[in-house]
Amino acid sequence: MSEPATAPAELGNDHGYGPDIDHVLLSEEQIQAKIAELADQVAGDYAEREVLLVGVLKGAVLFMSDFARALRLPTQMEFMAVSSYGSATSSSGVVRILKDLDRDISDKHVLVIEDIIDSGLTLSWLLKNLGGRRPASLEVCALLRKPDAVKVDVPVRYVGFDIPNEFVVGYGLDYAERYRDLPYIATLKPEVYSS
Ligand SMILES: O=P(O)(O)OC[C@H]1O[C@H](OP(=O)(O)OP(=O)(O)O)[C@H](O)[C@@H]1O
Ligand code: HPA
Ligand SMILES: [Mg+2]
Repeated sequence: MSEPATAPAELGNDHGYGPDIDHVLLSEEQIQAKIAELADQVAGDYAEREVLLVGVLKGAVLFMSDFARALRLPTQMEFMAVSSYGSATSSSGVVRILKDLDRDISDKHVLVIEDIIDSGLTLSWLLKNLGGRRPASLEVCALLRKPDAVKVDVPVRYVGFDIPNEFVVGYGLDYAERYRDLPYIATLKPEVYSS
């Protein structure tokens, strides 16, 4: 990467991760502006319906909380925790439920909130699983998508950014459970993966 190694001050606090950051893909400002745009779109589409946001833990936790506040509609929130990456940078292809929803979603208008669609395996599995619970409607809002990595086609109504096929961290996304707390989305220096 030819970009500067340290994040400029306007990108926000690097939480001490600065030396590990290779390249900032999306600044805090870009992310927040996109969330406002997505929220406006969703608010228009769901004006007549009460929406139940289903956040996919842990990656979507920051997006879910900013998105729910930007939506300005009465919403309910549920969370499901699934994991397919562990501490690897490619999907194991095996999706495990670590925490299920706390309640029935039948007859609810469910909007799944995901941080990223990479191979699409997690979401494809999740949509089948949630679809079987007979919601009144089921749509997806994902902040990021990697079009060049998608292995299975998943119907996604709302997408924030299409990004290149590189492993990214920050704004909820981790590598080996680190970097979720960064306010922006970035790539890591190659040596971080070998240490
Ligand atoms: O499209 P895919 O290739 O399936 O990848 C996307 C999923 O992978 C990540 O979750 P992860 O398994 O890392 O769990 P986490 O959110 O707890 O980090 C991410 O948060 C998505 O849920
Ligand atoms: O690029 C990524 N970064 C972090 N977690 C992920 N899970 C799927 N793709 C990614
Ligand atoms: Mg992860």
